[in-house]
Amino acid sequence: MVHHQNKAIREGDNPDLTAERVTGTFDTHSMAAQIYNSEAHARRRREITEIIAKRPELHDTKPFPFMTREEKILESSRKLTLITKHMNEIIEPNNSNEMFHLNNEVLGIEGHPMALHGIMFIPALTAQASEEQQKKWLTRAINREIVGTYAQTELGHGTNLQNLETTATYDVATQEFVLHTPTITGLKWWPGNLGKSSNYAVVVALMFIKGKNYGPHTFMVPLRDEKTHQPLKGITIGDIGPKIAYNVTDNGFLGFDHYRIPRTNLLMRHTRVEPDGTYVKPPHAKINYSAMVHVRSHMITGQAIMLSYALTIATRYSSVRRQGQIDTTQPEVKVLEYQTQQHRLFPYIARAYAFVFAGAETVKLYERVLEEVATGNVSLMADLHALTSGLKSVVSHYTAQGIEQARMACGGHGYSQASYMSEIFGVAVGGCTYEGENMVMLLQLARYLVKSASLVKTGQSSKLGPLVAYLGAKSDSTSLIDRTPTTGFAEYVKTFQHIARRQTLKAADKFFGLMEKGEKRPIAWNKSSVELNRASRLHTRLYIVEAFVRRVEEVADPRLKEVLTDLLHLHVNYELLDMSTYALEDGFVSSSQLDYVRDQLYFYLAKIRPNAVSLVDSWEFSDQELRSVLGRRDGHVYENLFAWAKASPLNKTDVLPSVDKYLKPLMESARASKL
Ligand SMILES: CCCCCCCC/C=C\C/C=C/C(=O)SCCNC(=O)CCNC(=O)[C@H](O)C(C)(C)COP(=O)(O)OP(=O)(O)OC[C@H]1O[C@@H](n2cnc3c(N)ncnc32)[C@H](O)[C@@H]1OP(=O)(O)O
Ligand SMILES: Cc1cc2nc3c(=O)[nH]c(=O)nc-3n(C[C@H](O)[C@H](O)[C@H](O)COP(=O)(O)OP(=O)(O)OC[C@H]3O[C@@H](n4cnc5c(N)ncnc54)[C@H](O)[C@@H]3O)c2cc1C
Repeated sequence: MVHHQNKAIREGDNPDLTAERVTGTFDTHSMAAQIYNSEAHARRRREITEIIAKRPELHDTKPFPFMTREEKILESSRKLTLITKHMNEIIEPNNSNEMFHLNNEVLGIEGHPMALHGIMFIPALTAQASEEQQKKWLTRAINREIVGTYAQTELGHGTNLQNLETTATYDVATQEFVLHTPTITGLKWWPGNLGKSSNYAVVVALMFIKGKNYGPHTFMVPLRDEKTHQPLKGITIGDIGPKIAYNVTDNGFLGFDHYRIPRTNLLMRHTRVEPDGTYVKPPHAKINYSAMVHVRSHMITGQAIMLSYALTIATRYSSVRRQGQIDTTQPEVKVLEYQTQQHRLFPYIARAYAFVFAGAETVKLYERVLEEVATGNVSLMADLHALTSGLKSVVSHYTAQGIEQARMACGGHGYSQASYMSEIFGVAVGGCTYEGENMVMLLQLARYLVKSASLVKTGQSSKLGPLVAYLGAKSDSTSLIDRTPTTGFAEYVKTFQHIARRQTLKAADKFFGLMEKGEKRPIAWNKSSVELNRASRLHTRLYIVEAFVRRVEEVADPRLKEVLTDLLHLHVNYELLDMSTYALEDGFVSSSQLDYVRDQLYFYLAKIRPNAVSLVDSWEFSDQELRSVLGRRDGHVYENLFAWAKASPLNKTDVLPSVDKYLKPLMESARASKL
């Protein structure tokens, strides 16, 4: 038996796909260890996949696209119950990475009745509840004795938290908070799993004590009777209806009618209200935004994974789809041979790797900040907020674009739900909106960049933090790309730094200039905001390139290093071309240098071509996790598309009731009128 570098090879697979795998130059298990940050975790993912493969009760009973929303929720609840019961046989206790993989395999990306419980409810209690409160609620939440969500957004306000309408008014006499929804627009609207599943929520409401508004605070609120699951008195609650995707999750609405909770239900790890109404403020005004920062930090990896789902599907399919000829004397080629197809897919493969490496760094920083904040040190909160605001925006934007490119790369079959592309797109694109609409979050990063630009302009560059230190550095007069005998990544990084620095300083100049001309600060800010957001994007894209460079430098295995270096070359050349206006406008890069960049791009498209399938196989997604006929590991696409179509609910009978009821009479009357 031959041992191939690509571990996805099996006998009986589509030979076109096997041929791709045979050309792979690196070990896909070793690459998976890079993607998932450790050999141990990559191995555990495979073990978990194998365990699930052997347990048919954990498999989908039919393809998701053939189920109604109600069926999907029932099916998801069935599997959720099973994995809860057998969790310790499948994953290590409390291992969130393993849990994430188990969920993706068994439950899928469309959500499930306890999605928000794990992603926001438990993180909110962990970071914001006092030890006493944690003893009361956190253990029960972890044991799944209660199901919770995070209820912040309202019908009228999601972005502007200071203007939420839900109030929590302290009643000193009874030592209770009175939660109230004064208007329709004050209804909580959107929280995941609020509609039908949760019996508790961490609710964000404006806190009023003795007539004074203390702004948004977080409260632990019982919503439904623990035994009957009926809404408690004073609570109006339900599902907000079907969405573009993510429909297994029951996003909900919630209203309070003078609903009373004890004072001790205010989450009090960092903030306190004493029985007499005395307010003890937290060490940082935004400390209670931690559940949002948790998701923003982790969603970078989540988005990279969804982008990679789409790229795995499109790259495998492109290797078995033959159409047209390049050399007319030769047979039809795999569509992956077309340079346009490679140009559509490979730069996004590079981006997916770049995103997952950046995501890993972000989670590390998040964990550090979480530990520091627990001891009262809030010094890195602003840096984390700026970084995650930029990354969630840039990564979710390019993820959605990449998935759409991957769908189009699959031609007509990409439009069928058999590809699963529409669901992947629909779920991923939600990330552009949730956890802060992308424009809004880019503007949050811009505040940080403008402050940094001020330091540079006032000669205080030494005070710049490591994420923005480059803003204080001097640029070369022109880029050295193609001007040194061995153009390396350093020249590219310096070019990206130059571009981001120039845009940041220019946008800040515009903002300060408008204020000098007499505009009020918020007006000047609004008039500069497109330019400011450009700066935020360029800064974030620089960070992503640097994270990629850092990772490639760390890799020891020469085969992995070579292919990752190829991907990095592709990435830097593609990114630079994509932002070439910025590079050209001050002459930092010349058009002849851009010709070099273009040639490099085409060179690396061709160099990556033999490794394309191995690069997507390295993510090691099982067929169950991908849920795509086009993306099957074995490449047997056509017979399975036919089987899928035959299984469609519409094909259960030859003649549909709608035909009997309407079409037949319509045709009959048309025929009769002709007589
Ligand atoms: C496990 C991984 C898998 C992931 C998959 C997830 C799938 C789950 C699907 C969906 C879940 C979705 C959940 C949600 O969407 S929950 C609701 C999220 N809502 C938002 O994100 C709202 C966005 N708005 C805000 O965050 C804020 O309103 C704001 C940041 C835009 C402004 O806040 P506000 O208090 O009004 O601002 P101020 O003007 O008073 O202050 C600005 C000041 O504060 C600093 N700051 C803001 N936030 C933070 C923070 N978190 N940490 C540190 N500092 C913060 C900000 O930097 C400003 O500072 P300044 O410039 O020095 O003044
Ligand atoms: C799939 C999904 C799941 C969600 N889950 C939850 C959840 O579990 N819990 C929860 O509480 N919420 C949840 N949400 C709500 C989500 O967090 C909000 O929708 C999001 O924060 C955006 O707020 P908004 O809807 O008020 O948008 P808006 O603020 O109304 O945005 C509309 C437009 O206005 C622009 N805009 C708004 N303010 C500014 C500004 N200051 N400067 C410039 N432009 C601005 C935006 O850029 C956007 O273009 C979810 C949403 C989705 C889609």
